[in-house]
Amino acid sequence: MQPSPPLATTSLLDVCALRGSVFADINLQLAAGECVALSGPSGSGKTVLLRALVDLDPNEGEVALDGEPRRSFAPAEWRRSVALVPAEPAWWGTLVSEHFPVGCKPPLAMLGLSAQALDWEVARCSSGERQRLALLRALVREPRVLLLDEATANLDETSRGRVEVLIADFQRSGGAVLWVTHDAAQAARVAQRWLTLRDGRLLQVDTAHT
Ligand SMILES: Nc1ncnc2c1ncn2[C@@H]1O[C@H](COP(=O)(O)OP(=O)(O)OP(=O)(O)O)[C@@H](O)[C@H]1O
Repeated sequence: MQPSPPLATTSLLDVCALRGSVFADINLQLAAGECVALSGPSGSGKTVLLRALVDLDPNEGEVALDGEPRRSFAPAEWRRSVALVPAEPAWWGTLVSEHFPVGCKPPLAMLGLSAQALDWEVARCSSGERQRLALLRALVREPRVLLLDEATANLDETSRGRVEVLIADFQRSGGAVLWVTHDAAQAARVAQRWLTLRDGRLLQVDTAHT
């Protein structure tokens, strides 16, 4: 049997006719180096959409990375390449270091974190520290695409700015970002395009009237 040909694409991430429990007919392309902001009313399905993209929630449709269909990836490899940073990240070990590959040196200082942060117990970390550590945890695995679910919701302005700088660096290295945010000013700062999820459909936000 012939291997199925790659989908015709010029995008890094290509989503075609994706359907899930609270959305339908989602078509989305993310180019290398691009950041797309995603907003929408509370409960509109933004988190469910991100979880569907990493195949954690039931979904149908085509998703491809660099033209390679998602089904050709092992689930763990897909989620390493298309990394979700949830609003409330899960922690399974006692120490922060247990969540990072052995010997890796995440850029803690870039996010204003202590050089000792890997030695901390997860239980002592503030919500803002956890949010920044979860972002680093995803980045050290060198994803191609980052799906950020309100990644700065627990952060003060300084930390928020540091995260935005780090994400801009990720884009410069060729990564693509889909960034769920309720913050219109942040969407305007970080994103080249702005989409909203309403009634289960993705719409382009007309930034000229916001
Ligand atoms: N596992 C689930 N089973 C059934 N319904 C779910 C599940 N997870 C989420 N939902 C529902 O799907 C809808 C969309 O939820 P979702 O968390 O994606 O919203 P959201 O747009 O991210 O909202 P917010 O901006 O408040 O975070 C909500 O009505 C929610 O209750």
